[in-house]
Amino acid sequence: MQNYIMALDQGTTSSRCILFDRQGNICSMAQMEFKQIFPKPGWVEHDPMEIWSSQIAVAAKAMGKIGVTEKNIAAIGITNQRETTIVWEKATGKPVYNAIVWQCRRTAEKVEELVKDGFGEKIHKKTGLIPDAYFSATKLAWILDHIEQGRERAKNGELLFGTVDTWLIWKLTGGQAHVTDYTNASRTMLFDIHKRKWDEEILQKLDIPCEMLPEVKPSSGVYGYTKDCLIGDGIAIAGAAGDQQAALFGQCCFRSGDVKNTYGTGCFLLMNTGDWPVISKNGLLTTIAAGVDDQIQYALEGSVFVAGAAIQWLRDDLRMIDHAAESEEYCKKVKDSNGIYVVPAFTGLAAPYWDPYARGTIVGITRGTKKEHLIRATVESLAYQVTDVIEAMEKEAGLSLASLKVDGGACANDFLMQFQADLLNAKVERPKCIETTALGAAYLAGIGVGYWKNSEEIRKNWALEHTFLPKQEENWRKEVRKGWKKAVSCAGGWARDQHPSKDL
Ligand SMILES: Nc1ncnc2c1ncn2[C@@H]1O[C@H](COP(=O)(O)OP(=O)(O)O)[C@@H](O)[C@H]1O
Ligand SMILES: O=P(O)(O)OC[C@H](O)CO
Repeated sequence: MQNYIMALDQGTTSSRCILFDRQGNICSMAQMEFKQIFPKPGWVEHDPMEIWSSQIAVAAKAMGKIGVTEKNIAAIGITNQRETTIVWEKATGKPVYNAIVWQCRRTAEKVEELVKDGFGEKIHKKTGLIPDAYFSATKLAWILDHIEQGRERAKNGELLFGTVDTWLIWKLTGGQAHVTDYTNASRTMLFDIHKRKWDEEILQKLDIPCEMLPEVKPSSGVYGYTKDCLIGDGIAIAGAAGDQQAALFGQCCFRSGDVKNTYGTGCFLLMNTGDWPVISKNGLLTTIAAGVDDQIQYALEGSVFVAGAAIQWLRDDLRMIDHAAESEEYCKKVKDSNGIYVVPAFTGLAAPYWDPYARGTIVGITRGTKKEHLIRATVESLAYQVTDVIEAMEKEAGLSLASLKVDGGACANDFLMQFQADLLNAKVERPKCIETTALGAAYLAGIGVGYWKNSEEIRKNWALEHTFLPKQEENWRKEVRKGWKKAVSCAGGWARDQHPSKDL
């Protein structure tokens, strides 16, 4: 009996596998954190082989926990950290360089050159993206620049490029399928989201050979079958989407105007805009939303680079807490952050500021500042950043948000969710299943093989766990946000002044 859909959720800090049943219940889950590599300030890498080994290990573990085999899995859905760039040899499957992670700032100067050349507007119009080192394009060009005969080998078809979805599908199928989906392609800054094809002009500008690019397909449908694989052969891989688009789908935001925010390593607010690609004037990105057929839907996105990652920083580097969840207890021990603000611009600021040279800043420290205040200000910074993005989204759409659907690891923090509702003066709705990224990937794969009929059938699975209602006055909101904006202005441009040349 094919009772389960397997979701492989390859996130920035961990690989996760969840087995879902027809009602969208989690039947088994396994997760593994993996190594973050920081070769220089502002640079971030992952080992592609560790991405793969951790992902396949958790898949086997999740199956083992409830004693299922490949015969019980109806399909696999993939969802992934987006933009992260991998190049590998077609013949050997060996990566030629570490994966350059979406957070990595090493190509900020290259992007600046493109913009100075007058290419920025063109990129924005074609790809819907604001030119930035965040996206895959300049990361891929950088790899080709830094390996032996990179471009020549790519032209000969010896090297393949992929975002993490492509890499995993290629590995799962034993090298049979070199594909990506529309949502992931739309994050490369190489893809024309209107014509739905790789853009020759941008490829030429960055000297990226088209021979190394994957075929782009809808997010739902069979891409291939597992082969020579630890979890068994012959399982259909039938869905793929970038994690934020998968979460939008998993939250059942199928209609124009539907919004969700995910609190993971970063925060990502997406609004479905239907079949209309709105090009933002307020620092938001236009991106392709996950859909079940070739009929494309678009979304507006506000990306925040550092959210849960700041809580990890408290845990791993400052060693102020043992577990991310412990941050909540500390927040509740004090009545406020005692006037301090933490702006966790560790890798620059994304929406709506787009400042690659901003850096982490703490302001307002006094002799009375305690550990609790610092922890609380760090947790609060997640909500402040999301509020800035929502403000931009409201300006763009000309509406005021009445409620926000949330998900992602850090939305388990009740203090954070209440603070968010207070800052927004809007309801914050947390669903029963906060693993909506994985759920979205499972839905896409399940629909791809007929396990679920359509999106209307899966909508019935969405259930509310808790609503956080705003409790603060307008004056409080004005005051605290004024302080936040001042703190953000202190963080702006810092690395440009400190490191004008190389170490971004
Ligand atoms: N209770 C919590 N309070 C605050 N942050 C949390 C909490 N639980 C998890 N996090 C943060 O959320 C992130 C994990 O969320 P997840 O959605 O799994 O992220 P990703 O998919 O980006 O790896 C981590 O960065 C962690 O620090
Ligand atoms: O790994 P996450 O969940 O923080 O998501 C990363 C995003 O996809 C980056 O664009």
